[in-house]
Amino acid sequence: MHVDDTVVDEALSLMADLSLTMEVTEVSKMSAQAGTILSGLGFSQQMIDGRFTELSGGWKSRCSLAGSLLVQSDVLLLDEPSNFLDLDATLWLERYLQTQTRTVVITSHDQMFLENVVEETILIRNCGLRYFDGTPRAYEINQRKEAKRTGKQREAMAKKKEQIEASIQKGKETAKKTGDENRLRMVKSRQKKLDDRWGIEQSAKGGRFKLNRDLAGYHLTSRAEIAQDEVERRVKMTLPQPSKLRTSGDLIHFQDVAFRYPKTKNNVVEGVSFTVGQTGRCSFIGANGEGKSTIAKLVLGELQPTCGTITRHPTLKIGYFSQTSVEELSALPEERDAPTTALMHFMAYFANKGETVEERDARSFLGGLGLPGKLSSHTPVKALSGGQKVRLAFALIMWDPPHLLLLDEITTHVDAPTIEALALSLRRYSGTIILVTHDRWFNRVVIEGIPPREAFDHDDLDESASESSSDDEENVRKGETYRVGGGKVRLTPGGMTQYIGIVERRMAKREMAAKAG
Ligand SMILES: Nc1ncnc2c1ncn2[C@@H]1O[C@H](COP(=O)(O)OP(=O)(O)OP(=O)(O)O)[C@@H](O)[C@H]1O
Repeated sequence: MHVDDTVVDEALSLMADLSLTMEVTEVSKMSAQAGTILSGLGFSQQMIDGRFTELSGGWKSRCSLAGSLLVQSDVLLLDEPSNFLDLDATLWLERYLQTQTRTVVITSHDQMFLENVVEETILIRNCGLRYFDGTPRAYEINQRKEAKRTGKQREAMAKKKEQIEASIQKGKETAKKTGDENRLRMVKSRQKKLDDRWGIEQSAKGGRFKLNRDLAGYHLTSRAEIAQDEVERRVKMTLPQPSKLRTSGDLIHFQDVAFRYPKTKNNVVEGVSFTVGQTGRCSFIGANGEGKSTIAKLVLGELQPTCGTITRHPTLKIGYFSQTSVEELSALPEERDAPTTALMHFMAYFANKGETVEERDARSFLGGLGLPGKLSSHTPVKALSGGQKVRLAFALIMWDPPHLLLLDEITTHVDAPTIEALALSLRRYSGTIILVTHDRWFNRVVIEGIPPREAFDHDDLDESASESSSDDEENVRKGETYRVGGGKVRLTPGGMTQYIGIVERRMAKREMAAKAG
């Protein structure tokens, strides 16, 4: 077939034009998308236009997260995406991921984030994968319900077995005494039945258990043992309580405080006034870089106000967990032959202060804070997980329980069981607590006094089998939440929920402005 060269040329040129137009459209579309993602993750226009190399470590991590979100892929893999994000950016990311039609696979310790984003859970346990159709929280609740159900079944069956065995024994004795062969045969057959067929009577659905239907695999007996599924062990923390201050008066009072770092132009915060009483508690929440840690350092006395006054109770003892407490533990000097364990570090820490701590007391104290047995005496500090290092850093603060616990982002990089244990124990701490946090659930439970199972964004799961419901509500105190932003510190009576509302309205406004622009 003859094809006219001019037609071919025209077609080629048309194709080239089209692909060029498409590329330009794609590129401009991508750059608009990149702008949306970056600003959603908290980048200002100045940062978006600035050099990547001039960004701090945290912002570089945010930028690579933005890059991963931007790439059009079938599967999006995210490893601890909320670790470097403040609450504002986390909320944006949650909403972004909810709109994704591609498969998203996430590893995260942030229970609330997972609760709001995922639909299915894959658990890694005993070197295997286990699949669950629901969120990790739903899985946990399900497991506890199941454990409760099988526990009851086990108890009932053990009782029944005991009764049958007793009656068999009695039957045997009577048959032997009377020489009744028939009776002896009957008793033996009962014993055989007991040996062969003992096991589950009720299926998970409540009906009669059938081995070939309710349990997979090959079995030697016609019934199955009631399997007690392994429920993830809760970390338990028992906090010592501080002594009462001998004199009355507030612990901390800020009056019109302003602070500016040396050689900088603007105040980080100004007009800050608040009071924390002897049994009070409060938190400071807000986006990164707004001045929360600065306020913590002003409370501690590490920084002095540029203007205004800060008054502290004269005999106040403060226990301070800073954002670098865990890094300091990771940076302990290496000792090849005898690596430092939590127990060794704990004892050496107080020995350096001239205080002798008996090994027995140290072991039991560390055990009470979630570092039991060999975990404290044999595992090198460097090999402890992030959550375990937090437990050690916290133990150093709690040995001599302070009147005021000042905790700056204690939940970052921490596993969910440690966060839960911390929250439950802090809830009942009789001393004062000042918290800096991005963690919604933690703030609600520790500061706002909301019961743990009601502190999620959505409370639509039936947690009647959850142990945390046994929390003693009478001793729980409620405190104030302050939001820090734009140089101001504002009381936020509605706590985290009010703050989330403010952030959401801000996001909506930004999106509308971006659309209009
Ligand atoms: N030593 C310093 N010198 C100058 N500026 C500082 C210094 N330390 C902090 N800043 C600046 O002060 C502001 C407030 O910092 P701060 O650490 O208090 O914020 P933050 O709200 O705690 O942030 P994050 O949530 O990231 O911990 C930031 O802009 C920070 O860059």
